Amino acid sequence: MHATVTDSANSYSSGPNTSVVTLTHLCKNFGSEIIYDDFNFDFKYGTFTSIFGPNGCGKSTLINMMAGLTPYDGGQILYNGRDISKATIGYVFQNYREALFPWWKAYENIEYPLKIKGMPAAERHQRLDELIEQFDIKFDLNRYPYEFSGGQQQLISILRALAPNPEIVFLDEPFSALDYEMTLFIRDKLQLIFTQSKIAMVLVSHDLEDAVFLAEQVLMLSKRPTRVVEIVPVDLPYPRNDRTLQLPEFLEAKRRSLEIFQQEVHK
Ligand SMILES: Nc1ncnc2c1ncn2[C@@H]1O[C@H](COP(=O)(O)OP(=O)(O)OP(=O)(O)O)[C@@H](O)[C@H]1O
Repeated sequence: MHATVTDSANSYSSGPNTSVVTLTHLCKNFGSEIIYDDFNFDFKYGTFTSIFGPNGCGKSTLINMMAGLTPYDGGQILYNGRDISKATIGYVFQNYREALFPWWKAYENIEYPLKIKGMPAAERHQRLDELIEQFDIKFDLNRYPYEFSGGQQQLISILRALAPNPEIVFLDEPFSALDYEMTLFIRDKLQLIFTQSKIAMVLVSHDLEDAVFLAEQVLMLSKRPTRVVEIVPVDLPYPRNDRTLQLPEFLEAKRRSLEIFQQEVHK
């Protein structure tokens, strides 16, 4: 799908081979610790990428720099040639309990990014209705976060990330605070969201099975200073299900990712 999007700031075109985020000569240190030194990568529109690598290699730091949450020390991050201030991004945090505003009802949380953009109430409600229909939300959003299950709360934070029609959504360990049943529920919803909206998604997960199951490519990172060791393709159609876990393409992508991971960890 090719589209030209016009927002208030400028316009850009999106297509399967267009870069949504380009990282060039990126450098990041924490004190004397070099995390990234001349890191380069291109994330394309409509692609689901998982990031996997050794503990502490800088996976969260990478998406936080892309999302503008963590400053970087050198290089450049551009959104389709534009500065981040001109881009629309979504971010789903690991800990949904801390990420949602507890004093606001679920629908108010979801509408929040639209409210800070200055969107009138009638349009916000219309966008909310669209999201409810698109993702087949069966529960009543006119309740407070604590009244929902963990999986439902994480889904609410995903809907909040999607509300402003982002070009890219970053997901930092979205399953780690969920039990297995809720993880499966959110995994299915993420696939639905990805296939319906075809925006770029970037997932950081410690679980290799989740990382491979959801992604079209796994970005395998090295130990620090961190570089891309390999991009492992996961050439399988969506929606993926239990049977996917037994397919040769899935098993091969998982095997190769694990092999690279072990090589890196034991270096
Ligand atoms: N705000 C910070 N101040 C100082 N050091 C930091 C900060 N944030 C991260 N670090 C350090 O930078 C390195 C990379 O951290 P980061 O959380 O990005 O790695 P990660 O690959 O996501 O880690 P993990 O696999 O453990 O989740 C770690 O050594 C971490 O301790």
